Amino acid sequence: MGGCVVQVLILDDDGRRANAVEAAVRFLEHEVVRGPADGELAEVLEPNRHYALALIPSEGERERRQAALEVLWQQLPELPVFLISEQGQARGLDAGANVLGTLQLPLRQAQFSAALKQALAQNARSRERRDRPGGRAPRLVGQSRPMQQVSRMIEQVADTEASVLILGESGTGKEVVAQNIHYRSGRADKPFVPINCGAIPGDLLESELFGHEKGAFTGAISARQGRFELAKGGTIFLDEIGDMSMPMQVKLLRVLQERTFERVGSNRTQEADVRVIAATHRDLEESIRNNEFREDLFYRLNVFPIEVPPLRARPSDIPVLIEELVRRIEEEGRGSVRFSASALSCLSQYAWPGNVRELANVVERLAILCAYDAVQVDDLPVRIREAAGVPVDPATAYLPGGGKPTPAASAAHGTAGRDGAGAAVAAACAAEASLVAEAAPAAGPATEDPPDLAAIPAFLRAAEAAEPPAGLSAEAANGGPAGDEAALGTAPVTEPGYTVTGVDWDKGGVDLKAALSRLEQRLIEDALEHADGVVARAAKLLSLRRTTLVEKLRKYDIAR
Ligand SMILES: Nc1ncnc2c1ncn2[C@@H]1O[C@H](COP(=O)(O)OP(=O)(O)OP(=O)(O)O)[C@@H](O)[C@H]1O
Repeated sequence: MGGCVVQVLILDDDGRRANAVEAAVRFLEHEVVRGPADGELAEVLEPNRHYALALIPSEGERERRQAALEVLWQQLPELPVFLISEQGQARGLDAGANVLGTLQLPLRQAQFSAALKQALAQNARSRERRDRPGGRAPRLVGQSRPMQQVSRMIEQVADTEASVLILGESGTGKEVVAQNIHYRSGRADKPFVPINCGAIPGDLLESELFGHEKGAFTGAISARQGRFELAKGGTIFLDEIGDMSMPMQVKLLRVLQERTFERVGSNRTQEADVRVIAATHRDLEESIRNNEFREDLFYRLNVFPIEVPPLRARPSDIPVLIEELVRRIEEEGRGSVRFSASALSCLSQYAWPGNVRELANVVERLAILCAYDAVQVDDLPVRIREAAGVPVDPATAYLPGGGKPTPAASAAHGTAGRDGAGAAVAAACAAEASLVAEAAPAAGPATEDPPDLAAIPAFLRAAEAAEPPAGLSAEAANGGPAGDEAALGTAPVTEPGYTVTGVDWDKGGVDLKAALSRLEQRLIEDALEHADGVVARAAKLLSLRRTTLVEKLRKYDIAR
């Protein structure tokens, strides 16, 4: 992580496992603080110490682990937590603490580095929220007429107590607008507490919002504050309000009407001194017609609606947004990148269905592929070049949406990467491949050994290895159907829209469960990639409900 030494909290009562995890963390030259995985943890935590993340086993006695998570939630509510598991994905969802995902043991370098990166980014955001003195808003970039209108509305509504409903497609910047309202209001020195109502299972949402008393339900081993309490005096941001279940809508409406609430399992009424800002990408009026959203709640929230326009309606904002996104990458010490005028012009012609989030993903990727270099048109994802009518050279059209050939494909096609960028491309491809490999549920060695390719269906292999395995052509390694069939001699299963190729049965067969799980994971990653990180679109591509996909993302620890 670029020489940055951080403190990692390892909470585990199993000495052997804790030693192994500690060794892996120390190998990466980070510091370790050990502690118990139960309520005793309260004695160990030092409030002024800056931990980067906590690791806690998902196996073992659930109640003890839950007690440790409760302590973390009470004392360090923003500390990112990863569960560590020896037996595949953690089952069940632990309430409390800031659990970002599960890491498989043995802990591998790429897997841990990815988790640490996620944790550090979250810590930076938390720090930014905390350090913002008396209402310094996060930057809302955009000089287009529609964004000027949004900025005016923010100014008008900020210093009132009115509920605000922010409407707009996914990734347009609704949360940024909500933060701007909060940090320009008289509540700016009190918390801004976001909650994604669509991502939290219905039965947990009530306790997330209003808190619970000890023993209110199985697993509630201690009392806990909800987001309404945490936001006291400040603002609660109810994101994806359109995904809230009808019974929960009734409860929320009551709180908004009476301005009071009770923790689950308590009859002590508390005042809800909280400003409410809600957001949705849904057409709530249509949801009302479909009996999916309560009209009375809609009117209660929709006191002051703000519509954030999609990026395609304001292409003139693209250059300033890119500037802002690069500034963030630089500030987080993740490198830098520049854009040629022709690349900027090309980017401005694309429709950006995933809006600013999609733009941010593209900028992030280019900052790796063209690190400290100037992005040219040829570096842009194929879909963007095509949208601008730029002829696409097949040699630069390999990676889905990436626009850069893998080293293996480069070799196969005799194309050399540009000077300097070749190494960055190789590094990015290797990182991508190792991350995918790390996420595989099969237990593997702690070192960076290549995965056992024979155990993985050929369909999945392209992402597992940057170099084609012995006996497979580059085309086969990159998923070319002819190569697969030639190499494996097994008939592919072909359905309209997809093909799954076979297994080399002579090499000991396949672990069906692991392969299916891997296949599911890979399809989700591909769909997300194709949908530019827009979960709702990826869910549609996979014929899943959005909430189901959100749960699977959490299960497989796939970053959006
Ligand atoms: N005008 C803007 N200025 C600066 N950054 C922006 C702007 N709009 C969006 N972003 C950035 O784009 C990303 C997505 O924005 P945000 O999360 O606010 O979108 P959203 O509309 O709330 O998405 P969703 O509906 O999926 O929750 C964030 O990284 C955000 O900082």
